[in-house]
Amino acid sequence: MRKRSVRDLEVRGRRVLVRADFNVPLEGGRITDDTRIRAALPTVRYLLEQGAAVILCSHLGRPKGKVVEELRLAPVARRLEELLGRPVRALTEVVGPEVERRLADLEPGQVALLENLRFHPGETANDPAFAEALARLAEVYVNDAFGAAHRAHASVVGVAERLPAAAGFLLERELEVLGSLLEKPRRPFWAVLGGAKVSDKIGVIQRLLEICDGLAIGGAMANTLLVARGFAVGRSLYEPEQVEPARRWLEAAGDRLLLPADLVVTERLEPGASSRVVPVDRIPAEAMAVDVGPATLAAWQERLGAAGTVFWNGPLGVFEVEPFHRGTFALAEFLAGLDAVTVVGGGDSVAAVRRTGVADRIDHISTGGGASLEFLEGKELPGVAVLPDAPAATGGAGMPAVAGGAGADHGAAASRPARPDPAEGTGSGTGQGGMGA
Ligand SMILES: Nc1ncnc2c1ncn2[C@@H]1O[C@H](COP(=O)(O)OP(=O)(O)OP(=O)(O)O)[C@@H](O)[C@H]1O
Ligand SMILES: O=C(O)[C@H](O)COP(=O)(O)O
Ligand SMILES: [Mg+2]
Repeated sequence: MRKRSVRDLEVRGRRVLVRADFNVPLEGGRITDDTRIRAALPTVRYLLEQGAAVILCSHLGRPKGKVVEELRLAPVARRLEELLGRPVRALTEVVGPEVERRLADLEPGQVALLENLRFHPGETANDPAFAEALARLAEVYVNDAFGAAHRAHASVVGVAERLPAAAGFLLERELEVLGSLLEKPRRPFWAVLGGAKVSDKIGVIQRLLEICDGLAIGGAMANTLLVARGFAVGRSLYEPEQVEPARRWLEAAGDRLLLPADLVVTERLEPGASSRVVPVDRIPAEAMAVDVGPATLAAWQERLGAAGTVFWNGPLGVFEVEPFHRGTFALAEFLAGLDAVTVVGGGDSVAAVRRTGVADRIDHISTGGGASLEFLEGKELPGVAVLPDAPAATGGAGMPAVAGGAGADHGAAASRPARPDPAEGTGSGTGQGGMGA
């Protein structure tokens, strides 16, 4: 069943809270990849054209409920201004009287951006009071944050329960494209997993081994599995708490699970630091593994060469620091040249693919990392589940909105009786689809 679309909402003259995923890679306060910002533009532009006042919100990094200066959204606001060609009112708080005062005169056609949602502890806790405070800022809610749709957080789930809610164009398109590419994948179907969010994502391995014909693992994720296999990894990043669970199912995986055979190790994680390649059983105690080695890449390329579909999330090394980008870049180039359906998802993974200059030869660049993995697992994403279904009369295909109503809004009207449901308006025409990037 399709979800209610932003096209099904009457937004003219209304304040629309748009949850985006502006969790972009930053280096020294500079945005190194703006894919996730560009990807939200179609929805923002559409809402502005329709005469809405747009209040954007997002998380950035994991500040754990406190203000972290380096994780303010100001650089995102500046980039949005450049891309939209109009001012963006950047707020320095998330909710509260000062925010309400600064938004009081936001006119249709104007854009504001709230401060990093995760500066407030209520965001990740999906605290009802925080969700209510966010909901108070707008009359309508649009979720366009596919990358955060797997998080049952206040701005993803809580607000959707309190305001008339719909999916933005990016969210719609991600579900459609990932659905068609990954639900009946061309086989053999391979997944490549890496990155640093080990405890978040290690649980997916077991399920991926059921879904896929093969799974290759690099990055810090591999370090954890290498420890489970009995190797010492020196000062490498890994998750001690995940070693025991990994041990239990690792053996059963057999040769469908590929781990690195060799690794690039260094003693200092700095640009140009001296490094060398060692077999996995020779990681020096004082060194850390920061990339996969050439023997690993050669072995993986041989196995993945016959793949019909490859899904990749998570860099194979610390690609932000040269020369530890080599494994990640080599994989990106290999996938680009492969005669297979290729999907790359994740903030850092996509940044890496763009840096190699091969993004246009990847079939789908997804804004979701953890989100696309959970989608692939077959899990229902909380941010999608909470959205009302498309009005039956239109099938969500961009026709005038006639349905919706209090029931479809999970009691929103009941808790906010003074507000009409904009979804019951006269409709909003066709609009545009697709990702901006
Ligand atoms: N061996 C390693 N040791 C330490 N960090 C690593 C290693 N390999 C990769 N990384 C780091 O992993 C990070 C990216 O991991 P992450 O899981 O966030 O991927 P992602 O593509 O951004 O997915 P998501 O969108 O879910 O965040 C990069 O910053 C990279 O430096
Ligand atoms: O980078 C991502 O995958 C999303 O922005 C979600 O971030 P999170 O893993 O910190 O919730
Ligand atoms: Mg990331």
